[in-house]
Amino acid sequence: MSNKSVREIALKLLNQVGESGGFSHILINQAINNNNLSNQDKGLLTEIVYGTLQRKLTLEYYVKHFVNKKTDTWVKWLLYMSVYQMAFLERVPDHAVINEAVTIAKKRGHKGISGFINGVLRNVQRQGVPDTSQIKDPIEKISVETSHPYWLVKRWIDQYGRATTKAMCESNLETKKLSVRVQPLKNTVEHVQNLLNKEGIETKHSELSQQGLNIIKGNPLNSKLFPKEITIQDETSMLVSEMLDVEPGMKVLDACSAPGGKTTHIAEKMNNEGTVIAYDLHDKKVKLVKDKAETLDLDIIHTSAQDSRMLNEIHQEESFDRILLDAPCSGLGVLRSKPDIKYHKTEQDIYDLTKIQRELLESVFPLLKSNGSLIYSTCTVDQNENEDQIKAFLDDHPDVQVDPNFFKELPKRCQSLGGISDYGIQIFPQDFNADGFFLTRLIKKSFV
Ligand SMILES: C[S@@+](CC[C@H](N)C(=O)[O-])C[C@H]1O[C@@H](n2cnc3c(N)ncnc32)[C@H](O)[C@@H]1O
Repeated sequence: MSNKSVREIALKLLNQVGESGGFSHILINQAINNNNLSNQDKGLLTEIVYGTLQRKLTLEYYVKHFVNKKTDTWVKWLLYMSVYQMAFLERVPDHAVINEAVTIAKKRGHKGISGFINGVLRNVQRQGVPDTSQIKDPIEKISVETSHPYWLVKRWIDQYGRATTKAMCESNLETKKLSVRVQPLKNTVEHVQNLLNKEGIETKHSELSQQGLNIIKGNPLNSKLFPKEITIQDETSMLVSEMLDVEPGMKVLDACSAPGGKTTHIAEKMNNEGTVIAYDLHDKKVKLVKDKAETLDLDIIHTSAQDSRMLNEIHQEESFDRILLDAPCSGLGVLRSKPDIKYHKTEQDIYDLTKIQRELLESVFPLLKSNGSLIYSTCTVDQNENEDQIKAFLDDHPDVQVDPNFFKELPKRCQSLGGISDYGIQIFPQDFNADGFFLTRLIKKSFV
């Protein structure tokens, strides 16, 4: 298939996800599967769609400089994706981008539209994209240069300062590094590393999980070991189950478990001995956990669809050795792989989520045994959902505290990170070139 068709598919996808707020990674995967693309075309499609979405606000700023009238939505996206290629993809020549944009415009619109596209893109080629160093407001400057909405940049600067925010926004534009988790009951990590190496997949040990391997080269999805012996999981996400400190034979609750990445990690760490009870809201979600457990041959995981805010109706107080509350959150730590989140989340969403997180904490903490511990984690970077959430919970529960051993047991490289506070650790995407995560471990006060 030629690149021209790839760009037409890219435009169709951008028109869909850019406007509707659908899940871009799902639609892109579907497009890749449905269109029988070569590996090269798959790469180009992914690069254009993710790159254009990632840089939407920057591209909007650039295009506004050349266009001062309202255009159809598809024309706007065609300009964004073309300017993206001209400004950010060095290996694609400008003239090829312009010719293809004009051809697509002719097919989709009338002659006037293709002339308009041609004129705008030729101007971009001649003049270059506008200089952002003129922008006076420092919040707007970061917002435009890194394509994060103004409110979010402002919120992050208020919470973490300008330097951390700028680094985080820049880091969110980088390509996500892949990591895999080895099923350790089937193979040692070293053995898997060798096997992957033989398949041309180069890896490096993770600093955050004994079972983790970071991919340096190659695609683990093409490995014979996937999905039964390795699982795709972000490195920082693996740290959560590591820090839960489980042992074989324990009774563990995973209150918000779908799609099951951490549930299965927990069962692996328990040597597949004991009980892991895994809940999520709907049957469809719970099935993902069940399927993952079956794929990895872990039979101590028991799944069921439940609202974990009501678990006191099912379980008695003090029935679990360990509890994982990997709470629903705004997802602002995973913007590299899900760029659409940054354009669609609102401060109201964050406020609503903090209420649900608190209800979940209130519901599950009493189910913890007196000598047990609970991990609260989110894949977001937001103080209200993270540090403030924990502070408020501790303020209202004088018998609960953050486990002081949690900080000592963190991997060495985490211990010097700027995100450590009295309430847990905020890992920023720039810390490990991975997802942003918050985690903390709570215990009952008498059991220090
Ligand atoms: C961050 S995700 C969990 C990811 C999962 N722990 C993993 O590692 O694969 C949060 C999950 O919480 C679930 N959820 C939201 N509200 C819930 C509730 N009241 N009870 C149970 N699960 C809930 C969502 O459906 C979502 O699957």
